[in-house]
Amino acid sequence: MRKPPIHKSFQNAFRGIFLMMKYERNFQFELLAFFVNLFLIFYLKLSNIDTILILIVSFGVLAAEIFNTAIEKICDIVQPDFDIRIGFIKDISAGAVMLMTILSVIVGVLVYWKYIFIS
Ligand SMILES: Nc1ncnc2c1ncn2[C@@H]1O[C@H](COP(=O)(O)OP(=O)(O)OP(=O)(O)O)[C@@H](O)[C@H]1O
Repeated sequence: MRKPPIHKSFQNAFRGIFLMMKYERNFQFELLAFFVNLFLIFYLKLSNIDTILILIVSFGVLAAEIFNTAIEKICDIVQPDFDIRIGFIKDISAGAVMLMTILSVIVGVLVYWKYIFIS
């Protein structure tokens, strides 16, 4: 199959993000958290290194959610009926999102703590 032109690949990728925003509730919440973080970055005037830390974990959660959703969608196509193996795959996939979320909360508390309570 011929490779699509580069602008078409970008278009497809942004369409994927748009679909997540439109249909996936968890992603919508995580996106909201991302915008709250963006606001706090400017409002609290975070240093470059703290901004980078917050952006890494925020994008990490969003990317993990996209992979988790992709795995869930594949599972639903491969096996629409109840199957204990599908339950296992979906649970460990959700576990990856949970790990990233825990990391983002830890980083968020450690970073924002300094700006709110110390300086
Ligand atoms: N076909 C299946 N067979 C067995 N268990 C399943 C199946 N589909 C879903 N489950 C169980 O239900 C849970 C939720 O699955 P579902 O596909 O509804 O994801 P979801 O509610 O969109 O999850 P998330 O909040 O992680 O996006 C899974 O983690 C799994 O434990």
